[in-house]
Amino acid sequence: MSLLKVENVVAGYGEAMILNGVNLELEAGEIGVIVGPNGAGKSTTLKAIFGLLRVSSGRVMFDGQEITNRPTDSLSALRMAFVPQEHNVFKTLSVHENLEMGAYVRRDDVSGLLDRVYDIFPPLKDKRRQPAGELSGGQRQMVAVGRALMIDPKLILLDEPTAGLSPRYMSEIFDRILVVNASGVTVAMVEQNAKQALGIAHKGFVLAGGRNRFTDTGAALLADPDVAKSFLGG
Ligand SMILES: Nc1ncnc2c1ncn2[C@@H]1O[C@H](COP(=O)(O)OP(=O)(O)OP(=O)(O)O)[C@@H](O)[C@H]1O
Repeated sequence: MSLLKVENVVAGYGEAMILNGVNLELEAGEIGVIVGPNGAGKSTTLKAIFGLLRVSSGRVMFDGQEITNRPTDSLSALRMAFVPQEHNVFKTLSVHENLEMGAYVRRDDVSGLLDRVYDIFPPLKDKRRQPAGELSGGQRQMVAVGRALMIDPKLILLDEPTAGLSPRYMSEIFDRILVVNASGVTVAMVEQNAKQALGIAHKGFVLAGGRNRFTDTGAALLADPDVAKSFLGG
């Protein structure tokens, strides 16, 4: 049984439909990457899954139940986490306080989860007393992902985690995402850095015009000349 299944989702802002029948499917333990041109509906797809946008038809299944148009806080309780592209840390709070805030839906002891986050992102341990706003862009992204891990998610949705980062930090974030995945978290990620992202993807979804254009393994999409020509810069 798949962990996440998006079936023919149609959704948009007001009257304007942006998604015109999007399909995604991920098994537990996989990394799925959504790529495509600007305005294809990649971020909108994550928002539709996470209840931030009304789905007008189609459905979203997660971990054996239908979650279409469920409120976001109920999805956290089902262990789905979302890291938006921007404004994803509290800049004036320390790294440690940011991580503690991430656990707001949990009432039990979160020290094990904190240890796991510091193991995955060692630079955060050194900087845990520092305000998140003073960190580099790459380290701020680590805080944002770390904060999402504090609900112990089965699935984490990442919206362009490497946006605006230097190549060095980009590679580091992709490496860390592999470690997050290896710790048992399924990942669904939108990326502009399509080649690198498909390079770590079990499954890739190329969207254009709010529809799936190509769906395959990351490796197969990278090797497909039609995908390369139209969507990966040749
Ligand atoms: N809050 C909003 N209100 C109205 N339209 C929006 C809103 N957010 C996005 N859109 C529109 O929805 C379309 C798809 O946006 P989306 O952010 O999903 O694209 P994307 O594939 O993630 O591309 P990008 O890389 O440019 O973010 C765009 O035409 C965008 O202008």
